Amino acid sequence: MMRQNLVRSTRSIYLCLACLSLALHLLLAFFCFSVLQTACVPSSSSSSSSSSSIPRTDRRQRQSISHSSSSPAASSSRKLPTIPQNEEHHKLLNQKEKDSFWDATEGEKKQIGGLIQKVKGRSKLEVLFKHPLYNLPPQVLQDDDWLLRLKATTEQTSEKDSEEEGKDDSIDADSDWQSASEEEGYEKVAWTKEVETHPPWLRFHLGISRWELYDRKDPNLAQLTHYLARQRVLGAGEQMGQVGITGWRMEGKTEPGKASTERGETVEEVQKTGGTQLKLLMSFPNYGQALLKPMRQSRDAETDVNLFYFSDFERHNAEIAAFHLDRALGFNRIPPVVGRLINVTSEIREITTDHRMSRTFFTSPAGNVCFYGQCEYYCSTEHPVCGQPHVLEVSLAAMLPDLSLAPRRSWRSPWRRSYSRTKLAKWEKDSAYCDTVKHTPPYNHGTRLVDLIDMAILDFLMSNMDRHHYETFEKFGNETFLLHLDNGRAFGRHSQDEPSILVPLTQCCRISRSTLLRLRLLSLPGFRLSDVMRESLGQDPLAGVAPLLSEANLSALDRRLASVLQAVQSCQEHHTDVIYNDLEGYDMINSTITDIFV
Ligand SMILES: Nc1ncnc2c1ncn2[C@@H]1O[C@H](COP(=O)(O)OP(=O)(O)OP(=O)(O)O)[C@@H](O)[C@H]1O
Ligand SMILES: [Mn+2]
Repeated sequence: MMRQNLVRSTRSIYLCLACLSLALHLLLAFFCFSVLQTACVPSSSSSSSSSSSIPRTDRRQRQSISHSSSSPAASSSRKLPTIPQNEEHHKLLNQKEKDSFWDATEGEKKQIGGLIQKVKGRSKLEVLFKHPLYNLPPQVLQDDDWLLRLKATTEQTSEKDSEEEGKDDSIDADSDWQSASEEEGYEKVAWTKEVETHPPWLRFHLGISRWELYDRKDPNLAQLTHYLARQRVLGAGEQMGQVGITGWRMEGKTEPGKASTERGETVEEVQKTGGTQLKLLMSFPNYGQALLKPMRQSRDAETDVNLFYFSDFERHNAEIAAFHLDRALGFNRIPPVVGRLINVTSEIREITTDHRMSRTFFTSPAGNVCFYGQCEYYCSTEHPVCGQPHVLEVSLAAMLPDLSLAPRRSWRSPWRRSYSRTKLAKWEKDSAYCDTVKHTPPYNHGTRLVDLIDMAILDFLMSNMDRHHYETFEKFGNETFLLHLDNGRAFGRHSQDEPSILVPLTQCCRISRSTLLRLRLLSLPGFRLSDVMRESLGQDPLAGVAPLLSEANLSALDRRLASVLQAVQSCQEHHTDVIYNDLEGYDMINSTITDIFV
């Protein structure tokens, strides 16, 4: 009996001990788990702080530069006050992210959201744009270094002080703009001289200077792309008065399916009325306008190898990507372009007053709404532009100021192609061709030659063979930047490079120092052009539909960038005056750059 009792009590003791140990184990496990979790938190924050340490150093450098540089800009009354020089770039980025976000459907938002996370994690683009090479102190601008400026209307002049008196070269912009389309039922505008009341397109126009088309740090840029991407479409048509005036056709240019007229030694410029391929002029509230190019082929479609460059389709994504590339290269010479999904029925067909165009609408056998418009190439039933069934991807380029306000000069490129199937251009036959160009005005003075070479580099990177002309603003004479308009035929081929586009560089062996340094920067793994471009294009509303450039096109950019740097290097091996030093006097920049590139 006693023994039985003893066994029972021993058992219950064992049981108690087992329970106790179990409880202790559970407690231990719980404790470990919570310790592990708290250990994770600081580790992640420390990693993020370490990654942010790079931008922090950069920001310090940038601020010191912008401090020294902001005064001339601030002292100029022409500079729009909405452009603080030391504005945090990420504010602009956030704004742009919001812009792209606006346009997206729920599914797309998730996708874009993911992208934004990535961008916030470590943005190569942001770090690039903080680099001193992208924040060179701006040139001191005089009154006539601005393309346009507002003059108060008569009422405003009497109300305001007389400070505007004596500035007789001002353009009476308000009255010009108001008379342009008043009778078409545009919204009543209430602009004053105060910049805050100006629509984004007007601020863009007022920000154009002798040396660049826009200031990359101007928050208005994001507002402009947002405006073009979101505003109600009020009008759509092919009647592009101002586009026609500066559009050119080359005699002997081969039309698809037709025999070329290869007569005449000289390339003749002929005015045309509306461009060679389908494009529309879209109008928005408050007089804003944009040049629309429609999507005609899938993003990855490569140009047929048997097509001549002048027979190639124009691509909407090429226009968008060219804007981003030009900006990433630090040129700022392409008007802002944004992607948009439009409804061909409600946003073109039903609102257009262009009867010739509206007669070209039809419903395809697949039930999609299509049209082909009126133009020289690819405007026929065989080459329709179609919605799905109504929705169409397009690019919208901000329009430059009207030619009546800001006339432009069109220049033949000395390295233009022959636009013939059989003839070679002069530069193709004469390897010393650049010697002639170098001694011919305007290429014998100032930055014109290196600016042209910048354009050739841009074109080589995106494989654009269609740069027959370039334009400048008449007002600035020869001392000004070159407009890189019309990039629709870029990015046609990713598997091949076209060395002939780079001939201005290889024949002249000349490049500006700032361009070369930025190209070198973009070839470093920490920046890498393809990564910067992928990120930059991710800000476009259409990135939510599909990436604007295929991976193959993005890696072609890196490959071609390496070729450009290689070409410069072989120039340096054979010549002494390859680099045009446009950074003279930028002492601070020079010391920072030497640190990076020794
Ligand atoms: N953003 C813009 N704002 C104002 N005008 C523009 C803009 N973009 C282009 N243009 C003008 O429109 C003309 C025609 O546009 P674009 O060159 O894109 O058409 P295209 O059909 O390719 O013409 P081309 O066959 O001459 O190359 C250009 O030469 C230029 O003068
Ligand atoms: Mn063109």
